[in-house]
Amino acid sequence: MAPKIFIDGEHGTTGLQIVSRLQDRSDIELMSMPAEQRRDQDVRTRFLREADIAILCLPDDAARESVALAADAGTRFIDASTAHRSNPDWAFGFAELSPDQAERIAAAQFVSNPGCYSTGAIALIAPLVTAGLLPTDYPVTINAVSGYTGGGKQLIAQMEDSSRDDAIAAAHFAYALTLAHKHVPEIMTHTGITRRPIFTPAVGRFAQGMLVNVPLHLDLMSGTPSMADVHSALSRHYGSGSVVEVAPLAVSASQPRLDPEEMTGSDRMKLYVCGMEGAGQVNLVASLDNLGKGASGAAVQNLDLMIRG
Ligand SMILES: NC(=O)C1=CN([C@@H]2O[C@H](COP(=O)(O)OP(=O)(O)OC[C@H]3O[C@@H](n4cnc5c(N)ncnc54)[C@H](OP(=O)(O)O)[C@@H]3O)[C@@H](O)[C@H]2O)C=CC1
Ligand SMILES: CC(=O)N[C@@H](CCC(=O)OP(=O)(O)O)C(=O)O
Repeated sequence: MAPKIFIDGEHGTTGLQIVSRLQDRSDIELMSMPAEQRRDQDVRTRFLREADIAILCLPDDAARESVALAADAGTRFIDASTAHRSNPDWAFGFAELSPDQAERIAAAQFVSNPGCYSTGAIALIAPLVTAGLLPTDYPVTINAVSGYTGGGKQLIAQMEDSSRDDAIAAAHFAYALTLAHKHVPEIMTHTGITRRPIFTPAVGRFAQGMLVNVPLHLDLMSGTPSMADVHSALSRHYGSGSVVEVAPLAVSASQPRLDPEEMTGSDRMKLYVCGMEGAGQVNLVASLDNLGKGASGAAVQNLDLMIRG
């Protein structure tokens, strides 16, 4: 029998994108709740308990509530929110993190989707820690720019509706200026770095796509690796055929600029190893769609692992 899938929050930004990826599939039964009932707890409870897998596209508190409403019914969960990303009882939904992560996701009742920025940062940092090249107390900095859909319905309205009192007119703005962004804990948990990274995100006036940038001093890394060593560690980790692709060094070297919309519409992620050989610095960049590999696309990849067991 086709597994029943319920998207709690199907009318929000992440939820709508998951619906568009699943609506024509015949191997699942997609349950759908009328929009006007989306906040009716009795109806949600019934849907959550009847589903084989519920995908939560809700704010953190509502996601916690959904789990409490149906975990005892055996419903399996994929949570797109931040609520469970550093919880050891939840499988972290980045299958490319380690060789056994896909199996862990496939077998889990509870799977937490990574944040969009975290997906890029963890993808660049974790393999270098695993390879012994990046000491866990390295003072990591992460700089990023995201499309504005990353902020959900609220930020979309602020960027697109200039008649609002809280409209944002800027073409590009920096935020999380206190350095207290909610993705920092999950980045530390899933890379193993012990010194809190400095994370400076920004938003641009484009809907989808993002660049996540981790610049490193090679002489502060273990054994002072070359750019080629860093590139090899990432390439070995992801191998060929992965949804995470490491651009060849020559391709990275030939980029005069990187466009944050490069991966818009894709559920894959591209990593670049830039810098100047001999200058002692490397500039790592992850390019992804915040709603693709950064959210909805990743949720569907996790769903497929869970369905296939
Ligand atoms: N946008 C992105 O790029 C990413 C988002 N995420 C995460 O995914 C989750 C959803 O985000 P996003 O889709 O952007 O947010 P949106 O604001 O676009 O959508 C959230 C949806 O949840 C519904 N909702 C809010 N509160 C409740 C509640 N108490 N009970 C039932 N439904 C509720 C909203 O309903 P209503 O329409 O009534 O407001 C809305 O449909 C968040 O946790 C976010 O952090 C993760 C990675 C990337
Ligand atoms: C541009 C923008 O506002 N982005 C969001 C993060 C989006 C994301 O990854 O989602 P989670 O909320 O699930 O972590 C922010 O910085 O809060």
